[in-house]
Amino acid sequence: MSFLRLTDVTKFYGATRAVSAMNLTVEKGEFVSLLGPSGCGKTTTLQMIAGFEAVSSGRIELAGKDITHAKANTRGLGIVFQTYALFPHMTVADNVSFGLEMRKMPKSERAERVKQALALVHLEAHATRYPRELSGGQRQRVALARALVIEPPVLLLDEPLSNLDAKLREEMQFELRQIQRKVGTTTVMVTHDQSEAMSISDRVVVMEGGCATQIDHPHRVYEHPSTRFISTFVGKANLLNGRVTASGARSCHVAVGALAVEVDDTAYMPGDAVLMSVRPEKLQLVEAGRGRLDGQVLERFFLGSQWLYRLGTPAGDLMVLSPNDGRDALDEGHAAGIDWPAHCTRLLPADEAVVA
Ligand SMILES: Nc1ncnc2c1ncn2[C@@H]1O[C@H](COP(=O)(O)OP(=O)(O)OP(=O)(O)O)[C@@H](O)[C@H]1O
Repeated sequence: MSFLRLTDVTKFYGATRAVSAMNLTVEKGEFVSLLGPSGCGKTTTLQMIAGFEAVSSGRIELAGKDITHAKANTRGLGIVFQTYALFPHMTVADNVSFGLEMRKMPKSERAERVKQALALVHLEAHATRYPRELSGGQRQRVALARALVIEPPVLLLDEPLSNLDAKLREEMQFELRQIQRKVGTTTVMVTHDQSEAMSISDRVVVMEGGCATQIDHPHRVYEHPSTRFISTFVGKANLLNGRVTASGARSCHVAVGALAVEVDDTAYMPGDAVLMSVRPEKLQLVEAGRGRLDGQVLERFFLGSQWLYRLGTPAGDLMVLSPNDGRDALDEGHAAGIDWPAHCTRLLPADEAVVA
């Protein structure tokens, strides 16, 4: 039985439908991220789980109990927001202890629990400092300790790392995941950062316009995006317009201009218009005449560990990510062949509305 369950959860703000019939189950100990662009309903979903926003319709269950209309303070969930929201006049230890005091825990027990929580986020040495004496990353770790110290059944994180600079953010992603694994707290995190969602989560919920359009493991979302939007929001994709020319029991044939490609997909019929999608890192540059397509380097960008090329081809422009193997890159104007493994081609319906 799932630990947290949302069934047809919908939220209207006046006439605006912020969340539309959201169905989600989260297992005990799982780390699930709500990922999507600004305004897609991520925070509203989290606020409804927290009990800060009332649901317009639908049902929320926690450990088999209906909590749809339960007050926020009776749900006992741990919450960490983008802004640390620490009490500035309290020390780190007092900030972490606050929730335990509210729960009337005896002082001796409280001290031990605070010590453990601070050890978890590696801040034992900073217990007597004030928030202003900490870095952004340290403050966010205090906020995390404060949420975890009450041993909540579910930890809710709303963009917890977005105030941090890129390097610290990356470090904290790793740390957050380690801490969550260690404690085993069921966690739901909101983020608009696809790499953050992919690197931390067991499963990702991709949201578009209030709807959950794909719920799956990060690798699956990346390799098998269910919509055109997801294929470009989660990673980069080359999208080429094509038409199915034949379909069989295991694969179909697609024509993209003069290019004919066999794709392991049986969802389409001959005549269907499709978008053929291939990730830039799946494309390889080979000698002209030896690939599926020939093209010419139009632009190249040095990314450190990789080169990003834009090639003009008869089927359209293609982005190619090549590992930087230390040799010179191809010059602009250079003719090259482009190849990719058959299993890396994906098809999406061509007539699907583009979600910005
Ligand atoms: N209190 C509110 N009153 C009216 N409309 C709201 C309210 N809160 C959110 N909305 C609207 O609901 C929709 C979803 O908002 P929500 O904050 O859940 O999106 P989000 O995906 O979390 O976006 P962001 O990443 O920008 O925080 C938006 O259209 C937003 O304008």
